[in-house]
Amino acid sequence: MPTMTAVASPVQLDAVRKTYGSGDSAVEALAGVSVSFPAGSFTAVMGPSGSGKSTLLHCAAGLDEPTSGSVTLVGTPLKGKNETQLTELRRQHVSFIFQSFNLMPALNVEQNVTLPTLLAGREPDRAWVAQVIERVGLAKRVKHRPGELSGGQQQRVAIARALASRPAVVFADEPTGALDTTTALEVLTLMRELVSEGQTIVMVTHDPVAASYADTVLFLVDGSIVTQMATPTVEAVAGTLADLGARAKQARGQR
Ligand SMILES: Nc1ncnc2c1ncn2[C@@H]1O[C@H](COP(=O)(O)OP(=O)(O)OP(=O)(O)O)[C@@H](O)[C@H]1O
Repeated sequence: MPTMTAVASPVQLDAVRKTYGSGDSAVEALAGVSVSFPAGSFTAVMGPSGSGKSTLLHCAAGLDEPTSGSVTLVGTPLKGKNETQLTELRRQHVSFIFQSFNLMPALNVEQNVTLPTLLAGREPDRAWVAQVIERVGLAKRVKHRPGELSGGQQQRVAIARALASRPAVVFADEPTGALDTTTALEVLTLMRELVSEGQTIVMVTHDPVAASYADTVLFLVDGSIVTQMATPTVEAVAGTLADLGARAKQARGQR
């Protein structure tokens, strides 16, 4: 199930800074981040609480405007776009998956998957919708409501909903955070397969096991990417996190 948008890197950040507030209360959430997420790659973003992971995701997705630096989404610089233009770009190119699934309880699987398209005022491509529901293994559950599904199945609905618009990139925020270990691994395996089929995924996670499914792990500390790891293993990711934690503790002690 390949993505429709063929660009070398659907998302690129150049020297992105994001400061919240001003004066004494200013917080630098991103301190000059440059990174590109290649098409068909799976990137995990890790780092301590407050290190800027969500801000990175929000800036990359055009949900939040950088204080300086630039974000390019599918070849289009976001700088200078108004809210309507940004909304349209997001609808065309970006989807999200959240820890809490965010499904509508009164709607069945098919209706949940088509809802964003309908809300955008478009007619869903029914054949494609059937294909994505089949792809996530829910063909026999199309008329079920979320309450009749397991947590893993609900997250599969959210994944199908994310794929329905043929996004260039899927941003996932702790997608396995609410799932038990076995179900989490099934969802990660599905995400990995989608990447092999051409989907680009960027995932924020605290879990070294989840991160080990990615091609690359970015480690953020205080708004900067301090290191990257290719072909990560659970042990290597956990080791790097422990090192970064120890360094942060030492730095706090010196202040
Ligand atoms: N809207 C906001 N207003 C003010 N400060 C903010 C805002 N959003 C984030 N911050 C601050 O920016 C920094 C980075 O926050 P961010 O949420 O990106 O971190 P995170 O790594 O995603 O954290 P967590 O793992 O806890 O979700 C933090 O110091 C946070 O308090």
